[in-house]
Amino acid sequence: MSDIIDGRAMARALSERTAQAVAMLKAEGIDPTLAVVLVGGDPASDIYVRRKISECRKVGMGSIERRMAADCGEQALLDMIDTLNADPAVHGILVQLPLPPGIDAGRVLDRIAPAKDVDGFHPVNVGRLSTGSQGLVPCTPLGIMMLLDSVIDDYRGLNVVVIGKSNIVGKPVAMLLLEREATVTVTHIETRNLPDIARAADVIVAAAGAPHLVRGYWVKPGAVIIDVGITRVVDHDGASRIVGDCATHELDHAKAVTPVPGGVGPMTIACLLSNTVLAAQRSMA
Ligand SMILES: Nc1nc(=O)c2c([nH]1)NC[C@@H]1CN(c3ccc(C(=O)N[C@@H](CCC(=O)O)C(=O)O)cc3)C=[N+]21
Ligand SMILES: [Mg+2]
Repeated sequence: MSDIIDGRAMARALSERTAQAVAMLKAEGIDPTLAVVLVGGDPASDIYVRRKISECRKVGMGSIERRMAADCGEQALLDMIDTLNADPAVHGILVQLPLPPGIDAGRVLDRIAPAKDVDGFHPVNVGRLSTGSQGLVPCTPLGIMMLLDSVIDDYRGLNVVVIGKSNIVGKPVAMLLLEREATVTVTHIETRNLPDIARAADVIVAAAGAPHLVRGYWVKPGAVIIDVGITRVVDHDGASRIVGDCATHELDHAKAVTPVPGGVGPMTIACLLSNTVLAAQRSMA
């Protein structure tokens, strides 16, 4: 039976450390604050944004919610970001993705001050990550590394297969793993013989957004599996649930797996809070 890596427990532990750091900053007169910007009324985004705000509250962190209509126009959004950039009471800024059609996400993310870019999506932070220098690291990849660190102490020479080449997960997690001197293979929709490539992996990070893509026969005995997928499906009885990218019930021969829900997702939010504390700490220096 493989170990289940408990993302909820690890996120709770991280958030306790964040709460302590928040208290210390407050004692020094800084009230760490996250601004969350939501454009349009996508119900899934709405739920995520609420969850982020409520997690801020739990660690004693301030939050500002800015909602804009889907048709607000790109310029209004850029102006809003300029205001948040200039506000010394705001330490972190997150613009919830996806943005409605007609708004260029690249231009919006470019506008966020790199020091407040707690998602780590600004080109300056992407560049810093790829050169191994101090920036803000995207939350999901950061959370994945913490989950992996609970079962792996030396990455040197390990074969890691990352499934999915997104800017949000695949590419940045590959950078973090390279920094630890793993041998990293990033695969994508055009990759040939993916099951064979996966079978050579000591670690698989599945971030394709394809339910149950990774089957038991893709996985070598003793491999560690990180499941980043969160696809919402509706059951026969009409109930909605989320499923990951891995056929977890076929992975008893793995060393350890992350569950969905309760794995990577909670760590993503906990890392958002810890990034905001980091941004606030650096703003003092
Ligand atoms: N600018 C931006 N930054 C993001 O980090 C960002 C974003 N936009 N847009 C959407 C995605 C998605 N994302 C998740 C975060 C937490 C869970 C999470 O906590 N999931 C729980 C519960 C999931 C559920 O039940 O719906 C779990 O996996 O256990 C999921 C997904 C952050 N994203
Ligand atoms: Mg989210």
